Amino acid sequence: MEKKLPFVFSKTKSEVEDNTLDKRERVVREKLARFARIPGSAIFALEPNTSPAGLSGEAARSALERHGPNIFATERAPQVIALLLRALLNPFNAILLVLAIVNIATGDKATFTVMVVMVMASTGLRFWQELKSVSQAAKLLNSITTRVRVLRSNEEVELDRKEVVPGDVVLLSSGDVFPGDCVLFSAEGLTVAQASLTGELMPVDKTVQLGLPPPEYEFDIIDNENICLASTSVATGSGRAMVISTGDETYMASIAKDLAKKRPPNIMQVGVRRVSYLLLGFMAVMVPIVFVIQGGISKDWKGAGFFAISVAVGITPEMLPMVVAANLALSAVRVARKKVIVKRFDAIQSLGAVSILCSDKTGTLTIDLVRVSGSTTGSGDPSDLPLKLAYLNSALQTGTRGPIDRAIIDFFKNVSVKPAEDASEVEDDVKVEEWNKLAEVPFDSTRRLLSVLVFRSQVGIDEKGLLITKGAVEEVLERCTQMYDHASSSSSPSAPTKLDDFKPNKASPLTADARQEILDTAERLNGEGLRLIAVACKSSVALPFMTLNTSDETELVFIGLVGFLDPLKPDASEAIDRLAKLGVQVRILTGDAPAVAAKVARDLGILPSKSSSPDHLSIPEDEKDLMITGSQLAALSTDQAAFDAALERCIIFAKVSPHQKLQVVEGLRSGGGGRVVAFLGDGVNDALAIRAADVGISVDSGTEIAKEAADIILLEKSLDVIAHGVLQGRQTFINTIKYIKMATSSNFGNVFSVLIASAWLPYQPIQPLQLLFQNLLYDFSQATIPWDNVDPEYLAAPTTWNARSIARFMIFLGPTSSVFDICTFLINWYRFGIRDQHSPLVPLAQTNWFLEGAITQLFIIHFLRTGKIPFIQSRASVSVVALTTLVSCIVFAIPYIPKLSAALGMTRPKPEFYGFLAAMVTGYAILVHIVKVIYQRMFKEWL
Ligand SMILES: Nc1ncnc2c1ncn2[C@@H]1O[C@H](COP(=O)(O)OP(=O)(O)OP(=O)(O)O)[C@@H](O)[C@H]1O
Ligand SMILES: [Mg+2]
Repeated sequence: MEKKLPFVFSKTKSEVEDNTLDKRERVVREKLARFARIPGSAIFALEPNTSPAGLSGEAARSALERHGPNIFATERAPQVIALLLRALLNPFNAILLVLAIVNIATGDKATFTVMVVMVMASTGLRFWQELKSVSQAAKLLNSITTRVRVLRSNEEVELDRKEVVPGDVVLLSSGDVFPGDCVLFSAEGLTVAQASLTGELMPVDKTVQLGLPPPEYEFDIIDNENICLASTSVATGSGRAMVISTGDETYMASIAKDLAKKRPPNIMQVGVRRVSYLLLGFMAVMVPIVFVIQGGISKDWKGAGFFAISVAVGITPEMLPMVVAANLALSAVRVARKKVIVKRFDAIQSLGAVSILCSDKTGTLTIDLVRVSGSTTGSGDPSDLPLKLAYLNSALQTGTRGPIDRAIIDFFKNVSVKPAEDASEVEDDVKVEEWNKLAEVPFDSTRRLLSVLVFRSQVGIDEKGLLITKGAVEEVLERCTQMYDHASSSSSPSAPTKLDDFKPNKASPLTADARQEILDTAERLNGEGLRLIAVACKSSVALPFMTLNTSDETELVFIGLVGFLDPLKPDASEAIDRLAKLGVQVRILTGDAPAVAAKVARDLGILPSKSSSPDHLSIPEDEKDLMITGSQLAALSTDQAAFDAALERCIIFAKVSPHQKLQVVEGLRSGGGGRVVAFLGDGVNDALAIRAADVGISVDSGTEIAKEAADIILLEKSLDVIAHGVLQGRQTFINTIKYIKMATSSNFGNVFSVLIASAWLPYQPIQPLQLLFQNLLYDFSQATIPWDNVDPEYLAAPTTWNARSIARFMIFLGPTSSVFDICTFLINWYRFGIRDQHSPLVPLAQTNWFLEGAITQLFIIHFLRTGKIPFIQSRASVSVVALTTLVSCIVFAIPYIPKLSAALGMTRPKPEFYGFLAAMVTGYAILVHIVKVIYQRMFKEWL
């Protein structure tokens, strides 16, 4: 493709490029460009020890030593030192360190020490949590393997991607992911999907470079003929390629940073960001007010500055990143027990928010074992001819072996091991080794056809070739003009037809009536739950000059139908029931015929079952409303409103193309405001939709491309584990929200109290250091929230982020705690008579508020974590109870630890204060409960 003007690539341009391109990326480009400029046959001359027969074991071993395992930077667990830095470098620590330095500069060693210890403690906690979650993540990710077919010493072996080295020859068929940057030396109908790198959905053609390119040829890394990049995948066709580079030497690794940026943020990230903005907004308003009031009253502007800064720190939930990460890691480990691997940790929370689960049919709703059930003529009479021809087609094609091809081949294998009479007949008859494949047009899910052009050497059916096409019934029928005359080729149509007797030109024109009869037969068999393919032929096809292509699939002779049993998974209907109870609707998006999809949906309880029409001859009217086919959907594409309405209404989407699966997922996502959609699929044709969904799910046995696109991989195919994952996702989500609501509301309450105190009290109500310390203790006490129990009612429906709900909670519950802060101020003022900036009792006032604030905050964790009565109706997990108790003990002990209490500027409280404290905590419990009841009445929610 010549897109560039010849005079543009002068020296100046490459200089500009040199400066703008990352150096690593440039090296990668140059290396690939060398291979792009030479014919496919010459590539092996460029690398030592390589040949079209693949590397020898020895050469592969030494290459592995030299280049290391084929792992991309994005998958490598971050190093311990990077994690430590990440834990250390955050605004909370930065502020503390700045304050510490100011303190040591003014000679306050004690405060300095306390601050440094606080930095170390919070960094240590974060680091430990992250280290744990990261190493768990790495372990889980390692359990997913990407299989690659490679030639080693001319023998085909299946390797894990990590073992592939430069120089390896990879064998490609549709669905395969390129394990590294590769150069093609053989290709047939090869198209490559590059969406993982470029976002471009349409696959591009790739071929082998035959001659030398023109001298002005300029290499374009994305847009070229013969270079295929790591992480892109084969959409259709087959081929062979030599690996040029692997791991961090690939193009993908060189642009990994940009790729990470490209990915749109998911609801989880958006939610955390919104909460952060909300808090920043509060901070921007509160902090200047506190500063001005404090400074104005005390005239101590430096003290007011410190104080305002500590208030700012107080209002940020600095443990949020850690709690989110720990929550996610924990849930990933929990679902892994059910053999669910979460590739992107935050996908598990999104899973909790899913309200629509789109699924393809075969292998996900049905068991992964499609079996041949029979073979008939167009009118439904048994005949094994269609099956025999389908077998030749399946056995000789070189693309991916999908379930249909596997079923056909297995059928013949199984028949030939069992010594039945018909078996020997079949074995005698279809001798695949006597047939040569001349060319093929690979299967693709939009065309829904697969053709091979074959030739039999000994007994000639024809000196030229026989084109055998198999595919979806309507698609095959559209291309047929004639119909095979079964009756004339043997005495009875049900008797086995010898392939030798098969004369493709014994055919009569395909009349409109005959066509209708075939469609009726197909619909009847579909209604019985059989998957169908149709088989057709064309004789005397000359081997085309270049390759066979889709325009050769015309004027075919219709032969018959092959039916397949595709039984439902035994647990599928229960799992769908369970999902429905959780508020998750399952919809089917399949390339298969509507009648089969309807039957499956009925049996699974997705559609109401129609016992009134036992023969299932046609789809009842009321079901038609819930179903749509790909062509009907395409007809609506000009009318957006009707299209959207169809998406909302329909539960079954039949005969949809891969691109339509994507369209449906995108449409469902954008409709119904913030709805979260998951897609479950395993095929090449599902990859686009998997990538586009909020949560893409695939299965370990699925095609590599589908696994690559997915966020979650099921090691065991079962819908039930998805239901389990949904629950787990919700639990994680509720615990995160719990933390955020607790942290924001109590911080807000604190700031609110500080504002009142500033306007009233002539002294600082609490010292900056005390406020920070209190904040740190509170954060510690919440570290086990990810392990907390969740009341079952919060798990019943999809849950999603709502910044408004968080703001409302904070505004209602924050000031509630301020009531008792004010009580403490009153006690200090009236009971202990502390009314003056220079009173020696100011530290006592501050200690009192420190104690009251810390204890009520700890206590309130138990009240806020549930909408019910704590301890009685809903109990926190042991870890939460233990930690809050422990931190309470620490709080009470602080005034009695001489060094610490001096460093924090505290004194021992008067014994009678404990009496006041007990009364306040009791009062607080009652008040919060009342607020809780009112709040839940008003807003119909709690967490
Ligand atoms: N290997 C094949 N050869 C010929 N025709 C095929 C082949 N595989 C599938 N088909 C036809 O194409 C149709 C669509 O199949 P495809 O695999 O694209 O759909 P799908 O959405 O993955 O289906 P499912 O929901 O059952 O998994 C099938 O119903 C069948 O008629
Ligand atoms: Mg499929």
